[in-house]
Amino acid sequence: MDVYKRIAAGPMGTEIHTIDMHTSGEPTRIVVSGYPDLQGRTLLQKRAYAKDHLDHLRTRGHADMYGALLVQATEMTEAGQADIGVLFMHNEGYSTMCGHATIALGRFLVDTQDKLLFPLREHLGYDTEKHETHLRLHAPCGLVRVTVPTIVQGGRARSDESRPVTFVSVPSFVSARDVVMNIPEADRWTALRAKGQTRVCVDIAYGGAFYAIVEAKELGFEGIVGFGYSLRDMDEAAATVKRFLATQRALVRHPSESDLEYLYGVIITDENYGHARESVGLCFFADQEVDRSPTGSGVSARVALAVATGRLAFGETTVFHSPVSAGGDDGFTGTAVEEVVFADGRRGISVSVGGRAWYTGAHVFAGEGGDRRVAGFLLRDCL
Ligand SMILES: O=C(O)[C@H]1NCC[C@@H]1O
Repeated sequence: MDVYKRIAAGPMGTEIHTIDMHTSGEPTRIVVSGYPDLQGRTLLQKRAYAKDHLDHLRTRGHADMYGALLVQATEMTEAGQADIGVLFMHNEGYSTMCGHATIALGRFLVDTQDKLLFPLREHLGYDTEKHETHLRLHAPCGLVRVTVPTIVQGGRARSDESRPVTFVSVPSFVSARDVVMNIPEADRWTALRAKGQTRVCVDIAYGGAFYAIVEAKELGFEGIVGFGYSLRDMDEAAATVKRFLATQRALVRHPSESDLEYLYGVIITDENYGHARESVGLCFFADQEVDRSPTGSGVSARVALAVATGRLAFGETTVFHSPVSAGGDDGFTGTAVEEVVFADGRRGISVSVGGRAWYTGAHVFAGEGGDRRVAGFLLRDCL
């Protein structure tokens, strides 16, 4: 303890305090204090500032970490439309939406609403009949409505970990159907070559971020869980698909915001997993980070795709698993709740996503001026 006090009191610059949680196995490191102010008026401007001026702090996380940075003042909180803003961080940069972190943040914000260093814009709405708190989160993709099961004891509210947190993000939509890629021989991965396949067909859908969604069989795999493939096998396939699609901007058109137009991840799916309303997926996002959770924003996108292809009706719920949650009770639920029409005439779908998150710890980050590794480092496959 003495050592801890000495370090914490030492010449380390500002400490950064975080609370760590996981959602179906995927971590969220929530920054509680110590981050410098983000300049800019809008959330997207603040995101650009973090990228341009504070990226050395993001890189102190590791390649499989996921961060959430709370932002008190955004154009939506100022207008009274949101209670708080958030930026999401991963191994490559700053994403536009994150479902697993939203689920974790729902619990965290209810539990700390009276203890945060800055006040939430509005008092969170508490439904006394349903015992749940309603929270409006301003994410880079837009407004995300979060419902957090809540217990009130002795006048204090705390999140009820025994019930799932749900959220409805910005409307999801299918951006491109049946995109066929001919894979040149030199780029074919082991499973595709083994099956003698040369073409791959993918769909692209948006759930706050754009995902290529592709059935495991299209990539030469029998399925995802229980077939003996390694993550490396699937990573090779997903990375190739992403590389091929990355240049095709026309496939990722957002109705109003060009800043959101990029392919964030590739989700390999097995729709034959489990019972009729259950499936498993493996998401590679950002710089081939693997999502251990069933990917909340991916679930939003997949529900829009399932409705578009007639596999799912409004109001029907599917349980989406990751390889970590498969066989367990912590898959995410996804339900199409409403159809919306965008300004450009395209149709979108509001999707309710549910899942559970847990606290795992707290961290204090410090750094010494003379340490040339203070901004972290990334060791990948090049030595
Ligand atoms: O749940 C999600 O939406 C996120 N999980 C990691 C990748 C996505 O941002």
